[in-house]
Amino acid sequence: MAVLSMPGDADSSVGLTGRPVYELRGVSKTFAKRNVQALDKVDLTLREGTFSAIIGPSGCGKSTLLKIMAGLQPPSSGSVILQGRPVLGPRRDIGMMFQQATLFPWRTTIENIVLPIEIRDGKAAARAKYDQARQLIDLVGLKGFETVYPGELSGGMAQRAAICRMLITEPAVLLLDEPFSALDELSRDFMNMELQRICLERSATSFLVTHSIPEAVILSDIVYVMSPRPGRFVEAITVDIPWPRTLDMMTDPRFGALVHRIRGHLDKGAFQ
Ligand SMILES: Nc1ncnc2c1ncn2[C@@H]1O[C@H](COP(=O)(O)OP(=O)(O)OP(=O)(O)O)[C@@H](O)[C@H]1O
Repeated sequence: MAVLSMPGDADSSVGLTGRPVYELRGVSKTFAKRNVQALDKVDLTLREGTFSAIIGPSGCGKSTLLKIMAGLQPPSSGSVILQGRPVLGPRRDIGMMFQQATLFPWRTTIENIVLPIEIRDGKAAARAKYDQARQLIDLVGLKGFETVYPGELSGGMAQRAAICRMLITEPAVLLLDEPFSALDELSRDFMNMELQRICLERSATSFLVTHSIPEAVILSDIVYVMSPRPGRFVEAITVDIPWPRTLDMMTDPRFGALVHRIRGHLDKGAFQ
């Protein structure tokens, strides 16, 4: 059975093992200029090696939460702790991926992948990472495309390169903002399974923003359902389907029950 946590539970991940990596307490965000309250007292604990997803209606504050976790925006109140230290700005131990791969068209695949190292530590340090970049290229199935320019990559291949670029800095956590939503359905399913494989291989701690209920369920240990703005968690649902997951598990009655449960929030007005 799925484990259901009530709103206000400060640590919905208690059923999972692993030390807490991210700890958010009472995170609220108001955009003063437009007087918009985006988030209302969000509590969240992400445990090492777990995959969590957040799902909610458009405009409920999902991306705002991710930006606050990434240190790209400050919360109006509350605290964000990563690996025991407050997040006060962008950090090396945070990896991010967005809907668009945003590769530089004048750099080859491998040059794009080592770019974060080049920006951080200079050209020599980036060159020293080429072997590691090649290993990542193998990991994501891009072997043979090291010296190709982004214009010659498909959308899925570009996102694979973006995964490598995220992993090259060896982040402690992966923050994923709808990374495959621009892809067609088949490619998206395939990339989600690839993402799962990579996360399992690296025991990554990951947090995904998505609009897709099946995607959230098939990838996650826990799915957080968010209310309409101002966003707060209305339920945290533990997905007890065994790992590794496969696409045919979507026909499992347990999968259907979880999708139904999340969709129920939609009907009740959590998604408006
Ligand atoms: N920089 C900003 N200034 C003012 N308001 C903002 C800013 N960023 C976001 N907002 C507002 O905060 C609310 C939450 O936005 P956010 O992008 O976090 O939602 P979301 O859940 O990610 O939406 P979607 O699912 O459509 O991507 C929205 O009402 C949005 O207009």
